[in-house]
Amino acid sequence: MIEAHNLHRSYQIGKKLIEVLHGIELSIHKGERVFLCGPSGAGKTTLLYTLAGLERPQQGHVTIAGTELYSLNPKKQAAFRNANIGYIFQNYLLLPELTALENVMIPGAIGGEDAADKAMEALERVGLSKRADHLPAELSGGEQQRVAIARAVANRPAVLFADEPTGNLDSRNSGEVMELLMGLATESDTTLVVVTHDPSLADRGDRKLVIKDGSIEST
Ligand SMILES: Nc1ncnc2c1ncn2[C@@H]1O[C@H](COP(=O)(O)OP(=O)(O)OP(=O)(O)O)[C@@H](O)[C@H]1O
Repeated sequence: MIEAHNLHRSYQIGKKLIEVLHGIELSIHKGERVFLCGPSGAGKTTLLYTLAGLERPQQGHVTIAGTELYSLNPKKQAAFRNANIGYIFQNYLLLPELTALENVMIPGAIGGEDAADKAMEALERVGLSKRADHLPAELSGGEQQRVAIARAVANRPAVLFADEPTGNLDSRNSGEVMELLMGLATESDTTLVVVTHDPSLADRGDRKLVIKDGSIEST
């Protein structure tokens, strides 16, 4: 489902070029639930963003469901991401002036069909249909992340990428959110790639990749 070949990503800081990813090779099959872990600064988020179509590598290719992401023009790439990929971030990234339902409707509204029905169904899947009219500020952190998960799954994407999805949550909420995410992925055979620094969460996946100094050190 996801193929990455020879990924190189570096950042220019002043006069210095810092190479963060050193030629990553990776293959993730459909429905696989993969955790990326490793020390701070190892390149986990950079790898996730590069695999997810959010950060173009200087070298290499990423193919998702047979489509080479970075060969698409920006408009086609955005449409491909909206239809095929869901994103979950540590800080939820909900729009504060929109209700839970309206936030979840965004990907469907961009796709142009049945946004409200799909959004309500997604809120039901995360157990929050009763909170549909609440603003993010009226929800707990765990609930906000569940709304963000509903938004990510509303279009039934083939792939979900999550960057430290439990990073702002206490251990009880972390466990619940991770269970929910894994359950949703399993239920619809969605490929799941999650960055976490929490080893107890990372062990719950099908595969754990340890990233160190921009390379995959072990699996
Ligand atoms: N936009 C950027 N500009 C410059 N350097 C960056 C940028 N993004 C990341 N880096 C650098 O790349 C390296 C890897 O960062 P990355 O966020 O991928 O690590 P990480 O493993 O996710 O770390 P953490 O667990 O602390 O979030 C770091 O040294 C970081 O400073």
